[in-house]
Amino acid sequence: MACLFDLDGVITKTAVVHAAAWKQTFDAFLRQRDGEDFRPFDDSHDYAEYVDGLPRADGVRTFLASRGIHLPEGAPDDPPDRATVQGLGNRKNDLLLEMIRTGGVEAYDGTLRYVEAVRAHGLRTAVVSSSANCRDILRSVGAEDLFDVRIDGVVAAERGLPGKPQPDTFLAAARDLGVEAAEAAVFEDALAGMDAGRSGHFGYVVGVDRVGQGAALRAHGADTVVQDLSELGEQA
Ligand SMILES: O=P(O)(O)OC[C@H]1O[C@@H](O)[C@H](O)[C@@H](O)[C@@H]1O
Repeated sequence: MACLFDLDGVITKTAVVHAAAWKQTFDAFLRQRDGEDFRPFDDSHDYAEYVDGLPRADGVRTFLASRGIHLPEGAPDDPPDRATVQGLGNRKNDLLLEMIRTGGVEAYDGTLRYVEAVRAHGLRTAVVSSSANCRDILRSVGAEDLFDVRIDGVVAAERGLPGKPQPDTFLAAARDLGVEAAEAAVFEDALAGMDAGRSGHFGYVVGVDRVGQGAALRAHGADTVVQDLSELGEQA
């Protein structure tokens, strides 16, 4: 048995920071494009449907496509003011890092205690995140050593793995831990993560609801929904 944990919104309180950085990025882009009566990015609905859990560039493409906008891909080193997929992604990352620098990062105590408990029971653990900032964020809360395996945005790019909602990053983590998907539980707060858990046929999918979207998590395949992992106690 093994446990596979998403990072942002499950281990650390960073989902809201991502959402805020995305909102600033998309609103600036849409205002420039459509003028003052632009339709703003909705940091709950648009974020949950089109951005949450996806790798950075996929988030840009998927949200813009929902508005019928298709930008050129651009280059990874595009400046943050360039209207390309990569340029917008870079703008968002600059904002995210600035927000993290000024606001810091906090972990969810309930998750850290749960991970420690399952490890004490002999289960192996992995962090599976689309974020290229995963390692730095985990390190900043001193939680790097709680995970035997890390499949994040950097590792996925190196290995050519498609990101969530595809199941490949979770499957790679299970493989690296030496277990079948059916022997692994997924802990996720994003709808895209639920989809990955379902299509990867994982043994159990726990939806972590921090923002009142329990029904949507269930509709996307959660076997159970909790608001915090402390609710699971020692059930592992
Ligand atoms: O831009 P990063 O740090 O590589 O993160 C990519 C994505 O990582 C996911 O964990 C977040 O849910 C998304 O909001 C974020 O866009």
